[in-house]
Amino acid sequence: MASSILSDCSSCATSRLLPLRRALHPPPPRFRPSPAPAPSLTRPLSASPTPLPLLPRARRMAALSAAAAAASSADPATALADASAKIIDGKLVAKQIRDEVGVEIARMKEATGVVPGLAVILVGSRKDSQTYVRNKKKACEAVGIKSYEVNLPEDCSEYEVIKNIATFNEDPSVHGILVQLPLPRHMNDENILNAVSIEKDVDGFHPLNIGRLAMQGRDPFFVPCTPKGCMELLHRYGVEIKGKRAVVIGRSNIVGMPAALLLQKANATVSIVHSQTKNPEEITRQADIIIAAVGVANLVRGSWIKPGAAIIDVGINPVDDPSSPRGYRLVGDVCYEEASKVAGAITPVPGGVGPMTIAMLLSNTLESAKRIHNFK
Ligand SMILES: NC(=O)C1=CN([C@@H]2O[C@H](COP(=O)(O)OP(=O)(O)OC[C@H]3O[C@@H](n4cnc5c(N)ncnc54)[C@H](OP(=O)(O)O)[C@@H]3O)[C@@H](O)[C@H]2O)C=CC1
Ligand SMILES: Nc1nc(=O)c2c([nH]1)NC[C@@H]1CN(c3ccc(C(=O)N[C@@H](CCC(=O)O)C(=O)O)cc3)C=[N+]21
Repeated sequence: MASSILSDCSSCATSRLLPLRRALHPPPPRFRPSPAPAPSLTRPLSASPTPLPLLPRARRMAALSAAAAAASSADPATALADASAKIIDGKLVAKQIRDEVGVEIARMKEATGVVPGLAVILVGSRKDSQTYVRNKKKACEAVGIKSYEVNLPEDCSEYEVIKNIATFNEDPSVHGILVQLPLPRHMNDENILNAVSIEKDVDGFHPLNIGRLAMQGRDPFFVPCTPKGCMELLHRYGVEIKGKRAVVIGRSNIVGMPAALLLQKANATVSIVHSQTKNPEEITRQADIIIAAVGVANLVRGSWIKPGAAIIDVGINPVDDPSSPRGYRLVGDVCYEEASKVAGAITPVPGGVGPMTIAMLLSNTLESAKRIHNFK
């Protein structure tokens, strides 16, 4: 049974990882009272330099109750709600955000005739990348974003990719450009990401966007989707950040590093744990907020967690599971079974950060179209 496998964090860790990716106890406390007992739609996407305008309250509430009703019937995250930690339901919040984005797109289209456009460039034929791209396309269609897709062969040249980026940079119907990562080994990521116009860099991976994120008093055009989604979950669940200790595990350009910068911008005191860190467990145990973005299944055990801490688990790790229809299932970087007994709040995998990444991509694409067309 899946749940009995789920409870064994030590055995389902690295030894049974599938090669889908590149490489790859304290007493249970109660979460401190939060100002927002349920995901709240009362505040804008604060991590964004130009926040997504909120819907009128009545429409927001209607969207929220529809999403809650849909989620409560079938969502596995909801079924796990009897664990002591509060479940941070990324699937539910992502649905709310997609609804908000959809309403805004309809308003923009009616007023200006413009619909936002997102171009996705996929190089090669990795199954996981193809799935992500397909899911992004579906999500775009559902909210009214026009999607453009280019598929290039694994052995194409860097020049070929850059040429396609240049075409989309010039195309006025395209407001966002995303180059699916990872790229084939023979390509230089930096050259390719540098070619995306920063005004259309909805992934937020251009060095100028990251640089602006790192600097005091500057704002990037776009905040990278996954870290932005993590912050949005903390905000919408009323997790206090200012003055708190945060630990980010992982320092990649696309997740760990920008997540640490965003937490620091929100006035947390931030430490970064990476593969060379000594005593990661001891450092992590000091954190009120943990963002884990490592790519090692179940690395963070219950003993790493300060009672009551809020945990955002970014990791998406396939582990062998013959009982699942796909032959594998996804687990996070945090041992959910153990962590949910110690933490105050935690995101599940799946159903946590993953859906938020896609929702933030849609939100960034809308934001871009609004900025380019000066639509408020
Ligand atoms: N939910 C979502 O939407 C997304 C999920 N992901 C998932 O998040 C995870 C991380 O992705 P990404 O940032 O791209 O991964 P990378 O492989 O680029 O980075 C991993 C980071 O983790 C660090 N690390 C590796 N092993 C350890 C260890 N044992 N202890 C401490 N730190 C360690 C590395 O340290 P060092 O720098 O020293 O090498 C590196 O900084 C993956 O599971 C990925 O699938 C990624 C993007 C989006
Ligand atoms: N240019 C670029 N931008 C990215 O944002 C980017 C990328 N490249 N390369 C790969 C990573 C990974 N990533 C995910 C997005 C959604 C889920 C997601 O929706 N996951 C579901 C599970 C999906 C399933 O069941 O397979 C969940 O966690 O609930 C996961 C991972 C974006 N990435």
